[in-house]
Amino acid sequence: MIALGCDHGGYELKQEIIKYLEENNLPFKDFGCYDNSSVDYPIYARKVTDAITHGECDKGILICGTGIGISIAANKVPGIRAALCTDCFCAEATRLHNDANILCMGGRVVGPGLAVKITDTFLNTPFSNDERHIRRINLIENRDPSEN
Ligand SMILES: O=C[C@H](O)[C@H](O)[C@H](O)COP(=O)(O)O
Repeated sequence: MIALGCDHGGYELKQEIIKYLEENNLPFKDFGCYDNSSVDYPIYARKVTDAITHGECDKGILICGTGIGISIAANKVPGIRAALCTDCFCAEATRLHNDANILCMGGRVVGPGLAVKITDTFLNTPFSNDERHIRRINLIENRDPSEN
């Protein structure tokens, strides 16, 4: 299950991502916002990070104007690795190397065509399970670096 969240700056792009998820029969839960009235992005970041840390969803997509504020907010939460991506190379690399569990994008930065490609790449790239990447993720999460 994919958790979606945005602020007013990401609302239009989120609608494009919803269209892509529906067309591909990918299950999602939309945590808002639900129109383009001005709202505060940390609130929506928290709704999505809660859904992931509580086990309701396994991945998330967060969109604000730039993708920056909402990724900063999400990355405050232990266990969340939110990656701001503006291209498919980074979307692939952050899954392979960082096992990122949230994709962040900027609704005022990337167009809908590119955003859908980035989303598709992010959702379809598995974590590499490479020992060096596991060690580094453990260091981020304050776990024993040799833990599996
Ligand atoms: O990093 C923050 C996001 O890009 C917000 O979407 C942005 O700050 C919202 O700006 P405004 O309130 O001027 O629409």
